[in-house]
Amino acid sequence: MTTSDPFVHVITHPLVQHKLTLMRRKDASTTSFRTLLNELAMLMAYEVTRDMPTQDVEVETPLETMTATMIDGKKLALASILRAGNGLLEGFLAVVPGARVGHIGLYRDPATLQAVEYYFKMPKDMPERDVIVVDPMLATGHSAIAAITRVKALQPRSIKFVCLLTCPEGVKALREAHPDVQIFTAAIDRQLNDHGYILPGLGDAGDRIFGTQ
Ligand SMILES: O=P(O)(O)OC[C@H]1O[C@H](OP(=O)(O)OP(=O)(O)O)[C@H](O)[C@@H]1O
Ligand SMILES: O=c1cc[nH]c(=O)[nH]1
Ligand SMILES: [Mg+2]
Repeated sequence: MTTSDPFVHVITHPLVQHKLTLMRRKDASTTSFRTLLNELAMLMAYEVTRDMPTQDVEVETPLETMTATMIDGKKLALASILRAGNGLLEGFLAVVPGARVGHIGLYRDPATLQAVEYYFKMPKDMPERDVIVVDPMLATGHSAIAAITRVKALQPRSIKFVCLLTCPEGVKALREAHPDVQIFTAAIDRQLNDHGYILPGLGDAGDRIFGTQ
C-alpha cells in the first residue's frame, strides 16, 4: 500500500523490498532474519538521514586544504523500543556511528494490547538532539505512541519514527497522536488481526530476531 501523506514515507527501493520479502518467509532461520534486518536497517538509515544537519570542516588532502562537508552525527540520538528495536540498532550505528543510543523498554499486554513500560534511559542534552525512534513493527501503534510521548517530554529538536512494517491502523493511530512525527517504513500491510498482529506481516519480530518462539 502507498500513501499520499507527506509525513509517511514508504521506502520502495528494490533492495529494501527484496530483503523484506525474504524476512517474511516463515521458514527464514533466526540467523538469516537477523542478518536481513541488519542490512535493511542500513538501507533505511540512509533514507531517514537524508536531511540530517551537516557542518563545514577544513580537511587537508594530499594536495591542498579545502572546506568539506561532514555530518553532525553526535547530535543524533537513536531510541530503540525493546526488545525488537535492538534488531535495527546495529545497522543504524554502522551508518551513523556517532549517534547516541537510548532504550525504551515496552511490552504489549497480550490481553489489552496496551504498552507497558519497564525501562527508560535516554542520552543527556536531549534539547540539542534529533531523535530517531526505531522498532521493526508498528501494529496498533500503542508502543510507538507511548515511546514517542516519553521522548517528547525531553524536548528534543525533532523526532522521526522508523519501522520495517506497519498497517493502516498503526499509521492512523500514530499520525493522530503525534502529527509532527514523520514515519518511515518498508511496507504498509493490509490490516491487523484480532490479536493485534499485522497481516500478512512477518509474525512476531522480537521472537524471530532472538529465536525465542
Ligand atoms: O504497535 P503495537 O501494537 O504496540 O505493537 C508493536 C510492538 O509489538 C512488538 O513488541 P512486543 O510487545 O512483542 O515486545 P518485544 O519486542 O519485547 O517482543 C513490536 O516490537 C512493537 O514494539
Ligand atoms: O505483527 C506483529 C505485531 C506486533 N508485533 C510483532 O512483532 N508483530
Ligand atoms: Mg514481540
